[in-house]
Amino acid sequence: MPDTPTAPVLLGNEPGSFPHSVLAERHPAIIKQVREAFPYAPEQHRALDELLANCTEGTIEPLPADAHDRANWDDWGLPAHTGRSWFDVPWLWSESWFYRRLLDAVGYFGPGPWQGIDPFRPFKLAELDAPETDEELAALDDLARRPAGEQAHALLHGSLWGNRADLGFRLSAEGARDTAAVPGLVADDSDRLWSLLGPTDRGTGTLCLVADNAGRELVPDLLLIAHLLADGRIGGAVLHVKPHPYYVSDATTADVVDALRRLTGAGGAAAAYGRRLWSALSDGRLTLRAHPFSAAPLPYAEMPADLRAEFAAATLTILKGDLNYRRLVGDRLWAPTTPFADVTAYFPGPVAALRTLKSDVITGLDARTETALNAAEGRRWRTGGTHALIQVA
Ligand SMILES: O=P(O)(O)OC[C@@]1(O)O[C@H](CO)[C@@H](O)[C@@H]1O
Repeated sequence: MPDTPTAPVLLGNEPGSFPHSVLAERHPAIIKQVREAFPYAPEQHRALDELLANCTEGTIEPLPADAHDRANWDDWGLPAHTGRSWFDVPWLWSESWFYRRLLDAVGYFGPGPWQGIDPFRPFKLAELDAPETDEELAALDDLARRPAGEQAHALLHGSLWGNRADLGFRLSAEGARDTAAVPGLVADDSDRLWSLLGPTDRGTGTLCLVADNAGRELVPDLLLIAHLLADGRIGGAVLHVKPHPYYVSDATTADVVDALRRLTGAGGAAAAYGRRLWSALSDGRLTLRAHPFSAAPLPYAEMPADLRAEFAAATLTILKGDLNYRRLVGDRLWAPTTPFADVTAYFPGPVAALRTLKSDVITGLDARTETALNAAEGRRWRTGGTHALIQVA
């Protein structure tokens, strides 16, 4: 981005700011929630106590020499951040570090009896089992009778607004939905998105969808993929999930399986979608990827060569959600009118962001939209989860 002036990287050290509240309040609340959700042993409680003290008052500590992911974290900047307060390093980095440390504290990485036990699973399952999910799945019966174009539009918007279903976010934004000013899209490049996906019946390209949350976001993401495959707009899809539990509700392979079972068990059109997705996975038209970089504390500009090659080969990469957006544009406090195309110029292929706005980071707004949002809501539109965007470059 040679002509784009740079912007400050977000840190968590400004009391009263959104990043500060995540480190000072949301992370302790997540520790409490996880602690209460499982009958953890005394050593796990002790490790959670230590994490609570460390993440709020301590400094970043090195990983043990034999940690399974030490090499990755060394590459991702751990040596440079060691000894510094969690509040003084890039916010994006501190947040990822928090989830890495939390999984360690509950024994997720093992060895031991708690190895592989997702500390967020009870919350994810509760959401998948919620009556709202039943309603959303039942609505698919009606949708199946609509013209394909209408179905495509509805499924794209389902996937977009599904991004509100973020369990970590709800911890600190309860009620945001009720107090919202008019919800709406602040940028809408959906025509470009459809044109990149190509005409129906002739698509041979591959869509990469970089998933965000499990449950009520992942279900509509899967429905969108199923629709695009069935409609012949794409020949194949790669669904990128997280290699381990992350940001409370981020989707892992286990969550994909839970979502598919939920669909196939629902009956009606939902079950038909579920069966189609199941066979697409079985015959290779839909592939799952759980790349370590998907849970890295760095912007996508620093992605490794294998991931870069994968995105370069895709017809389109759709990045879902707020965190992926932050990583895509660099987690910087850009002027909101900074062109999206400029800050994503490094991306190796066509890229689309589908995101509800849940952090201060924003690019690609026109000046009138920014002024209107500020006048109506102050800064709340940036973090309240009540607005969304579809941006394509
Ligand atoms: O990526 P998602 O699920 O849409 O949102 C992640 C999120 O809840 O976490 C961060 C704060 O912890 C914010 O960027 C955002 O609000």
